Amino acid sequence: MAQYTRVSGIVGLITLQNPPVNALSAAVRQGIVDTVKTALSDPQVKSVVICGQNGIFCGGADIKEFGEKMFGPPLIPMMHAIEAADKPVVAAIEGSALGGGLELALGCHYRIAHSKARLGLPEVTLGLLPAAGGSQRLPRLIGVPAALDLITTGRHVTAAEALQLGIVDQVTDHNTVDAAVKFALTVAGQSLDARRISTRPCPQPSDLDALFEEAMQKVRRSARGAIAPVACVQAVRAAATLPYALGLEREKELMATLFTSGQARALQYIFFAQRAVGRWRMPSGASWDTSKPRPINKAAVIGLGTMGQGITVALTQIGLSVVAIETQEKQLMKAKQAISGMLERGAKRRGVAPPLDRVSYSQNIQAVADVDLVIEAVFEDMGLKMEVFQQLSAVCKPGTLLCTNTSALDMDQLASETPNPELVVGMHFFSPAHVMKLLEVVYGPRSSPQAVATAMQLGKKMGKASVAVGNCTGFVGNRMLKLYTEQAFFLLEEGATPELVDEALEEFGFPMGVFRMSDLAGLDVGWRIRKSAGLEEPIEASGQSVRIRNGCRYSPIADLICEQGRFGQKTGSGWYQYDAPGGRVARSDPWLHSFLAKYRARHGLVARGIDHQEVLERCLYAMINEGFRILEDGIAAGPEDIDVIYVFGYGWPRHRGGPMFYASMVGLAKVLERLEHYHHAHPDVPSLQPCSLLKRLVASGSPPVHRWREVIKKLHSQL
Ligand SMILES: CC(C)(COP(=O)(O)OP(=O)(O)OC[C@H]1O[C@@H](n2cnc3c(N)ncnc32)[C@H](O)[C@@H]1OP(=O)(O)O)[C@@H](O)C(=O)NCCC(=O)NCCSC(=O)C[C@@H](O)CCCCCCCCCCCCC(=O)O
Repeated sequence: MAQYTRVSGIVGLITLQNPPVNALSAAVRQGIVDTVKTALSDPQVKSVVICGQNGIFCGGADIKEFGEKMFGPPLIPMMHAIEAADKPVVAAIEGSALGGGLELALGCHYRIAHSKARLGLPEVTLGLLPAAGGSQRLPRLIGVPAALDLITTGRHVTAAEALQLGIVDQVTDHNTVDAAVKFALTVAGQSLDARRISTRPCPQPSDLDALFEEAMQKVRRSARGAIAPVACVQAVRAAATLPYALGLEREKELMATLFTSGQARALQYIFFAQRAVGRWRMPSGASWDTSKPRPINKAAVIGLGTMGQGITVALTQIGLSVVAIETQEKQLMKAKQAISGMLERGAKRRGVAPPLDRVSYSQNIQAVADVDLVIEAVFEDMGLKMEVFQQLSAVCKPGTLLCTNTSALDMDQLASETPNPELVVGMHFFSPAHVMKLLEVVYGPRSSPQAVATAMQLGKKMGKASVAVGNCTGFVGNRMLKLYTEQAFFLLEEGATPELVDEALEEFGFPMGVFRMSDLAGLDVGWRIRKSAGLEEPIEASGQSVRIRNGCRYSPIADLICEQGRFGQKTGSGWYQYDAPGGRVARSDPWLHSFLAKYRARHGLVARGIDHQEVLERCLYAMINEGFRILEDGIAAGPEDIDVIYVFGYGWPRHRGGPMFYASMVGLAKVLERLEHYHHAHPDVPSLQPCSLLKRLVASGSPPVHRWREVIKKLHSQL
């Protein structure tokens, strides 16, 4: 829908009307076509302004239409009709002009933006390219290097940057539509020849081939296996080397390939999943729309290790006053320096003053007496955390929310240490906490909806994809990760090397394979957790093999590596070797290979050939199977929650949509069949035994991922 009015006597004003973001649905496209025709045929009208209602210009093509048969006028002829108009057309950009929204503005002769507006061509993040002429017009307007940057990254630019780049002609702090109408009056009757971007030659950089080669290498490096960034480079190359009409043909051709690709489906699924997880619901029925968050003005962080430092920075950067507590004086000084440095660097990037005075430091827990929320981030030790929670209960004012940043421990046990367990939730941050985009908000049976709502809102304010999940060991992310890692250890026992496993996973699209990742994170972290869970203790004395724990297969390989003092990068060796402690470049390690050979010999294991497919199936399907168990247990409300956790917190390649979406793409029947196959081969590995939800989904015809909730609901109602 688009509304047409006449303002200031001679300006036709077209207002896009499609809340919430004025996406270019079929009705909006039809509305634009009709109102442009009206404006151009009205002899009283000398110029035209296009704007969007409710303070947003346009969020682009309507992504919801992509999965269906498309109706309505196509975008390209619509943009050409605007560009070819003999009356000046001015885009009045407030809020956002993204994707097709910016392409619409590029079809106009002039662009006026509000100073707070954001502009961009984020199609690449949806597995697409700007295919309404954007890949051909933008390089003609701002040059090839800048257009390549914007189109291949999809990043949004501020109005100030857009002005500097030449995307917009004017920036205003005042009413954008008024400014655009005023501007439209001044340009009425002027020649438009130079204003039609498609008729301009594309500026030619000096070494075109080298520039595109470098751009191609860059996208291939940063988006392993993603096809859209590559197509974006090819489209911009067409703009630089072909006449506009032929470039447009190339754009269309490339888009046709992307449009129906699995990667585009995956990326668009994740776009909507990221939004869907904000609409959380607890098993009690309490939900985002019925639970009001509490206002938080002052927060405290207890424990200033790496995690506590990052959390302090994240809270301070959203404008809270933060009391940072660390009992060890030396660590407190070190943390203060690190936090100040992070705040200063962050402020410099954003061109603002560092909010150093919003953080106060103390060694005394009494300093948290007047805060609204505490995040405990001490060492991952239940005894220590229980002690802190007891102290907090004695010190904090009534109603203070108590959050624990545990990555796996039972938050409900901690809640039991307080007189008000309803005020306790888990806030599982990922390191570095001020950078990583994921937050698991963990609720126990006694957590109040208000406590969950408050933690979820805080996560959103910190710019994090926040997912509400139930309480269990490892919650969602680490519970699934455990089984992925376990399979990797088993594969080493059976004949694989860390290099082979990592290669397979990196080829799949993970930024790092499981072994490289564990070297980076430090092997001692998992070792400590296994020790505290009693798993690491050898029980050979009782006659039971060290390769069996609780009656199931167990691999002590990682424990044995740790016993050698090999904790990964920090000690200079782990699954790989490094030049020195703290080294970053992983090299294949002959010691490790010889250790594996001796280990296999000692346990009578015969190494066999293992290929990439087996690595992927064993590691990923074991993890996916656990994902189904998590859904079955009601720990996650839907597959979107699991997928968002994996994409934003665990490096799952975004263009594969998350583990549960991936399973649906592979085919649930195939996942089931492979799990049955591997479980048959390894009956002592329960994680390979297909869970009943997976079987039930297959039995009900493998519905698409957005329909799984119906099957889960039925399953729960029968339990
Ligand atoms: C705009 C935002 C920045 C706003 O953010 P905010 O935080 O305020 O709000 P939310 O993000 O929560 O969003 C609110 C609400 O709106 C929904 N929504 C947002 N954007 C869209 C959209 N573009 N379409 C539909 N719905 C949208 C969002 O989902 C929320 O609702 P929900 O119910 O989920 O809570 C922010 O929203 C944002 O960043 N939006 C996305 C911006 C974007 O990526 N735009 C690009 C879209 S793609 C595009 O524009 C493509 C064009 O270049 C060209 C298209 C040409 C198509 C031609 C097709 C030819 C195909 C040929 C193939 C032939 C094949 C064959 O042979 O058959």
